[in-house]
Amino acid sequence: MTQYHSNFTRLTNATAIILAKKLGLVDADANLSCKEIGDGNLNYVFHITDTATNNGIIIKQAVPYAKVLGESWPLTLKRAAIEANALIHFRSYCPEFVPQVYYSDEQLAITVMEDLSHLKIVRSGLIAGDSFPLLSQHIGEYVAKTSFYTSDYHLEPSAKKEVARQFTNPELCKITEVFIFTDPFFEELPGDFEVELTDAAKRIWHDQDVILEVAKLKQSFETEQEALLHGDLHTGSIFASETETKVIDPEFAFYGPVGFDLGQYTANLLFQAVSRNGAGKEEIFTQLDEFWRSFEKTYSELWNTHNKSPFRHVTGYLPYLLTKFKRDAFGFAGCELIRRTIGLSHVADLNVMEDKETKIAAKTATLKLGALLIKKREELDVPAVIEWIKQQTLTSSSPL
Ligand SMILES: Nc1ncnc2c1ncn2[C@@H]1O[C@H](COP(=O)(O)OP(=O)(O)O)[C@@H](O)[C@H]1O
Ligand SMILES: CSC[C@H]1O[C@H](OP(=O)(O)O)[C@H](O)[C@@H]1O
Repeated sequence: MTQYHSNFTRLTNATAIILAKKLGLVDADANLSCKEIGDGNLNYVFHITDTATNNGIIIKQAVPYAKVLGESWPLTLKRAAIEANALIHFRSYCPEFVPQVYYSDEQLAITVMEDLSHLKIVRSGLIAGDSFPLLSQHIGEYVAKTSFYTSDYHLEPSAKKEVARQFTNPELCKITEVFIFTDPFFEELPGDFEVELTDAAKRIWHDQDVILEVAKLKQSFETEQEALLHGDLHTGSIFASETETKVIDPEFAFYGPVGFDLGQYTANLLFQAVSRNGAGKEEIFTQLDEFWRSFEKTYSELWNTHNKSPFRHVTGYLPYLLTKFKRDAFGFAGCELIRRTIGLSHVADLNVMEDKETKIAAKTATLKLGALLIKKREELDVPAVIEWIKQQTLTSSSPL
């Protein structure tokens, strides 16, 4: 075992089992197996299973650096406590969409939680062609509930500021500021893309309208404190089946602009919309439509029934906010599309495409769509985005 801090010890499969027994979370006499299944960029995830019953628990452990970057990028262990607290917070507002936390320990940087192995990670499921008919309706409800109940419209403003203080998360926010809002927009900063995308990347770096709008979006991310966000709401952070949806991995949680969560989810659906053909594409368009409908419907219902602001009845206030959320979301979605295409952290949706020409066409489309969403976020709506993708498919020399 490697020792990093006086009270921090990295778990192994064997010590994870000992810990689970010591905590009384598994039967002390059970025959247990343990496997490290972490496939994310930052942490280790131990799956402990009772071999007789197949019942399991998950122990997630942070290490004092970003797993994918190595010890050259030291990273606070506090992210584990932020994640555990965020799961508990979000579950208090929508238990149907958030796993249960059984135990957490800030020193060991662990969160012990409900095993969701009966569900599938949505990104892998969508790539495999699985269908999740309730997914976007559920995620729309999840974002509406978490963003409304943690805002000044529901919490007493000084109580909200206290929650915001608990979720101050500068090191994880810095990852987003660098990886999403900075590096992908400057030629001289780190990036990763196919040589065939060089011209498309240059068009972004040299487009001063894009760069100015990204500066505004980054400022919004850094300064607005509208609600407690998940902070990394991509399809790899969601488990689902045909009937159930659970959101995991909120270690990037912080008080920020609501449009950020909306935009991350939107962009990650758009990767699928761009990379699919025919009926598969239409399925994603339906998901996009359902997501936005569900978010706006649920948020409006909460506004009308649970709003404590003295301004809640002012005509035009709710439509003003919904328009702002959409505008911000489209801008943030544009940044996510671009960073996952030419930045350091890619998505499998595009990278698994086997035919090189088709892959480059798809990636060129995500770059163009990203720039469009950033620059035209005021005037675009979901049908216009869908129409743009359809037109792109018609005019592109290779199918997208
Ligand atoms: N509650 C859970 N139940 C089952 N598997 C899980 C659970 N949480 C995480 N995992 C598995 O571990 C992987 C990585 O978890 P994640 O929280 O995304 O880690 P990271 O913070 O490193 O991104 C997930 O893709 C999933 O396969
Ligand atoms: C070096 S971190 C890059 C990237 O990874 C995070 O995702 P995840 O924790 O789900 O693997 C996050 O999106 C960061 O921007």
